[in-house]
Amino acid sequence: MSTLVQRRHEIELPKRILIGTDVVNEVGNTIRQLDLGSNAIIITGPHVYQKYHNLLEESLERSKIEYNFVIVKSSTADDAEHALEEARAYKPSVVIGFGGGKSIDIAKYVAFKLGVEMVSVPTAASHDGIASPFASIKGVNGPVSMKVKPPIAIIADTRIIAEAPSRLLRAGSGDLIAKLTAVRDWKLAHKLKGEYYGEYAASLALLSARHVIRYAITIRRGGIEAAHIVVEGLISSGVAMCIAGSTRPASGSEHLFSHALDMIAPKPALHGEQVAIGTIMMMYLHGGPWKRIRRILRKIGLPTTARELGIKDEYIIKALTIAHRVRPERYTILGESGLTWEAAERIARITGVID
Ligand SMILES: NC(=O)C1=CN([C@@H]2O[C@H](COP(=O)(O)OP(=O)(O)OC[C@H]3O[C@@H](n4cnc5c(N)ncnc54)[C@H](OP(=O)(O)O)[C@@H]3O)[C@@H](O)[C@H]2O)C=CC1
Ligand SMILES: O=C(CO)COP(=O)(O)O
Ligand SMILES: [Zn+2]
Repeated sequence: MSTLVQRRHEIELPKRILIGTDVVNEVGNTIRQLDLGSNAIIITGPHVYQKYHNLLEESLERSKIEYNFVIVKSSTADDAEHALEEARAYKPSVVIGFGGGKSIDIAKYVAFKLGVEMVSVPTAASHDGIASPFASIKGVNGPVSMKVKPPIAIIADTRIIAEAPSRLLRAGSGDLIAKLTAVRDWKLAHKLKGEYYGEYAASLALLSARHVIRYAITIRRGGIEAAHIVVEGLISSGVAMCIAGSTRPASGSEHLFSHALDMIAPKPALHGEQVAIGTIMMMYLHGGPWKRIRRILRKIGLPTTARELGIKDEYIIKALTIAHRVRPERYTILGESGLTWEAAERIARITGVID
């Protein structure tokens, strides 16, 4: 596959990555070693704050770093602005994202706006924003993947991640399996629209999907080893986004479907669960091995039906029909005019997503 290489291509990557049990204790000295100042803002969510704020506080206090928490409940544009204003008042020298994808996205956004570095401390292996240079902020017309900076450091404590609800780790595997259709969509956009396609970034994203497929049984069992495996895959996919300079290797039609569900379903499921189900249906459209994808998701313990996802059939069909409009500039297998209601219903039925 040829690539268009004439554009200027700048790649920024994280500087330090620590993965292991109890590495949360090293947040303070990492900030010191990287010379990131002594005044931190920690962006986190209410559950994570309650469970783990002590651990982070102890690490920062040991390194004599002052800190303040900003608690966020979602990653909408409004929440991002509020967090930014709250953070700005403390004049931080560094921003720490401590939690799931939502907290890390807002932390990246706040750090970028304030012109300081961001340290990513994931408490769940549920998404591949852990290392990516993008902040996914939800606007009224759907999510916007804002190009920001990659985290300067990633500190992934596998003991915390293994203790998180098992659903989150499985969702992270779902976000990686989604690369199987994301890369197909990217290739298609290259062929039909002449879009830049980066073979290396695509291969790296696919490698992260193959990595979790290989360890499906271990991931289903959970525990520290499983957390380590999924975190490495998520970081690798984040690096693929750094190399591509876009979320293209990581996000295709299956993500558009999930974003559409987030916009219309009263109670959406986890990002990784939704994109995984999207991968089954989009793989069917691509004429690829969708039954194999479904088998792998079951093996990992991920939902493969609307019922298991906790979402009514009609929202699945509706999301399929509007997905192509979520990010119209992103060409995928859904094409420019998308799916009719009848076609969407048929695809969801054939793939067993709805009865
Ligand atoms: N920027 C990027 O490149 C990417 C961004 N994303 C974005 O990430 C988001 C999805 O992230 P996801 O993590 O699934 O969702 P959330 O950040 O909403 O986290 C899901 C839930 O898990 C909780 N949680 C996290 N860690 C723990 C823990 N250790 N113990 C108990 N509960 C925990 C959170 O608690 P709390 O309420 O405390 O937060 C929250 O309630 C989406 O918005 C998606 O768009 C996804 C992929 C890439
Ligand atoms: O979820 C992502 C990659 O896994 C980010 O992609 P989006 O560009 O679709 O927000
Ligand atoms: Zn994703």
